[in-house]
Amino acid sequence: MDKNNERECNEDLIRERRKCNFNIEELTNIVDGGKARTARRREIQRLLINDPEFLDEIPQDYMSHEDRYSNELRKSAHLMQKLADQESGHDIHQDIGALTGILKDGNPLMVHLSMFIPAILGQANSEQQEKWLGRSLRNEIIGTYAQTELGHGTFVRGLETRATYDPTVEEFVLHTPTITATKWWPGGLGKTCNYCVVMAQLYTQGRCYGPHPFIVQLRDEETHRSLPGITLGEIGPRLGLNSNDNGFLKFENHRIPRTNMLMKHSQVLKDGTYVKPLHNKLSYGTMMLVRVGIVGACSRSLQYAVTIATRYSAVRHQSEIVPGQPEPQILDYQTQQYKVIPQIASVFALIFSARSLSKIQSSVTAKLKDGNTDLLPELHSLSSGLKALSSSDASWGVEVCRLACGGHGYLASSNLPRTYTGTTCAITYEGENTVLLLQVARYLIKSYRSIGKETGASSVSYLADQTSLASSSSSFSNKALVQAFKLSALSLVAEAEARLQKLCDMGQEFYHAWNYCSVLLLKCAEAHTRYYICEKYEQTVDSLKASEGVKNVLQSLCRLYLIYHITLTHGDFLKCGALTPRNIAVLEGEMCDLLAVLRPQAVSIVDAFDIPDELLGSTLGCWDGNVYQRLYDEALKSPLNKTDVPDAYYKYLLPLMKSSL
Ligand SMILES: CCCCC/C=C\C/C=C\C/C=C\C=C\C(=O)SCCNC(=O)CCNC(=O)[C@H](O)C(C)(C)COP(=O)(O)OP(=O)(O)OC[C@H]1O[C@@H](n2cnc3c(N)ncnc32)[C@H](O)[C@@H]1OP(=O)(O)O
Ligand SMILES: Cc1cc2nc3c(=O)[nH]c(=O)nc-3n(C[C@H](O)[C@H](O)[C@H](O)COP(=O)(O)OP(=O)(O)OC[C@H]3O[C@@H](n4cnc5c(N)ncnc54)[C@H](O)[C@@H]3O)c2cc1C
Repeated sequence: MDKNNERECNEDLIRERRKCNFNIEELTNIVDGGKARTARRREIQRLLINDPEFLDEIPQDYMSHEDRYSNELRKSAHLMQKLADQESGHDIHQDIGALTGILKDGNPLMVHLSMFIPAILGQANSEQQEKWLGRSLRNEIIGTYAQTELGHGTFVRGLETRATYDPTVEEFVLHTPTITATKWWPGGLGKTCNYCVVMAQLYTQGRCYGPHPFIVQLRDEETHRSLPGITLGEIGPRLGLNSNDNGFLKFENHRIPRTNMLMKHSQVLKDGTYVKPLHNKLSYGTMMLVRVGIVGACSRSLQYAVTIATRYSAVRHQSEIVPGQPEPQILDYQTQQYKVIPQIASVFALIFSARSLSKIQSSVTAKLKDGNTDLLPELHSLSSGLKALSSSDASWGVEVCRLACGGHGYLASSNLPRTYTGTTCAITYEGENTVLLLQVARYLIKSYRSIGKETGASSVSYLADQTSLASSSSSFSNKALVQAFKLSALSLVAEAEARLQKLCDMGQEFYHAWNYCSVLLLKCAEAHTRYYICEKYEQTVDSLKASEGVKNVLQSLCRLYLIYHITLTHGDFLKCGALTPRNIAVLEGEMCDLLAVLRPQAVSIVDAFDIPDELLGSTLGCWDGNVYQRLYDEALKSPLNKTDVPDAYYKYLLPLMKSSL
């Protein structure tokens, strides 16, 4: 689509774009993380969207279960080949964002890229990397990450799959002792992968040392048949991601060499001696890495959904504001603005938090190389909290965008249903959100109780700032609002700690008291993580070197985000005295003013997300706004429209209609 050719564009969108008061390209660069990143993303996307191999012969929704898998595997394989053919020197994980939308509904090679290769990088020693990394990067072997079992996903310590060391032949015996020990869920496991990283309970010299990672060949490299002692299959249709072959796996005393235990952090020596790691949760490193990646992935899902909803809201006319006047664009309704524009603000919140988290991850990884694990708990807490909030915010945001599109948003061709099912899964995988938030709460309570001891963990240093508990601010600057979030988080942590202590003082065991307080603990974790996001948002926008137009837009979005979240949880702000009822009322009024300020810029801001139509894949969100013709054309693709009278009529309806004659 030629974006300079206004003749092909919907009139409303032309008018919206003329209102733009900032430099769109500059904002695009901020979204991408710099000019060079924008250029790289566009280069990749051009390469993909001009390639006919990525086209589907018929829309996926009309394909059989097998055809969907096969079609997506065809495209995934082609994509991997294409990326491999690219000039070297690019980190493929940096490019993952550019690929959003090219593969639809879960691709069978995703976990190979996002977990199997990272597991080898993070868990294998240099000899093992020598053996498997190159082969997996060249796609000579395809792997997945098999941790979850039928009986246990969350509670990793409860996994039942066993890896028992046999020193006589220097092998591990992998075994699935019960039905509940069956590995269940791993992406690509059913039919695609021939290798996997398996998390299994390590037994050596008669002792269990807990879950450890092992690399296991699953299928013959020539015939692709499952190896003896291994049972593999696919687990069946899911809410979404149905082009993937999420699988199951059972071992029947299957033997692998000792050297297949991934030994970067802990080892089993030839005689069976166990050498423990520097930190006993280093084997959970792959999960932590992916949790960091999920924050960015969630921001991209939301960019897709809100681009669709905003453009559609500008094109769609319905009802009336002024009696008797022409039907307005639905974006003119304040309630519609309240649905859509906070989601735009949320995109930037997630982008800036993802970047901040990624920096922390790099510095923790660098320290780990020197054997320093001090900041691992901090990274675990931040990555858990941000994974949880980003996935739940983005899922809710996508759903709100679907609702904002009325009936048409429910159509598959809007691409909102698939965007939703492809986002909400992130609430569950890689650590169910409630469980991860309780991990954050555990860290908060522990940090609160060790106030005064220097830990170097900056995300919780505010817990020591007891003086701020008594002070409410009369200023309403963005910084002051961020302080209010801090106060709210601190006061919730203080309240939860006091409640826990009281229960313990009354004679309850700590773990019972913990469970009894866990709804409040969840709130603490959410408030703490929200404070982190708000602080990063405010700091990033404040320190940004940008033109006045872009800075103004981001300042308004940031302020909207802060006020929106205060209004959603205003009880917490009132309870701790951070804000008064009057303050809240004023802020609610200001939120509506901000919606009005941002409304004329909304289409241009989502244009700055720069998502090509071919990747957006939406009848409602296309750049030219030609919504109704596209809806009609898509409907014509329904196989039911091939004939005027379907066979089912003769088989079922006709007999029914004639039965009473
Ligand atoms: C690279 C690009 C990425 C792009 C991403 C885009 C899309 C996503 C791609 C793929 C997704 C598709 C597939 C999904 C795959 C999966 O889902 S894989 C399976 C994931 N499973 C989980 O996440 C399981 C969740 N459970 C856990 O992680 C643990 O069981 C849990 C942390 C909840 C508890 O562990 P446990 O061993 O029981 O610990 P305790 O609760 O007893 O705590 C003991 C102490 O250990 C600390 N701790 C726990 N984990 C860590 C860690 N990772 N690092 C550091 N420390 C950790 C914990 O805080 C306790 O500390 P204290 O004793 O309080 O000091
Ligand atoms: C699309 C998708 C892809 C996946 N891909 C993979 C993969 O590639 N590899 C892999 O190994 N796994 C994969 N998984 C599995 C995923 O990691 C697990 O489903 C997830 O970790 C949740 O575990 P669970 O299913 O056991 O849920 P459960 O833990 O059984 O959760 C059920 C409920 O119990 C609650 N609950 C559980 N424990 C606690 C607790 N301690 N405190 C309070 N509440 C609790 C939860 O909050 C939730 O409400 C995938 C899952 C999905 C949906």
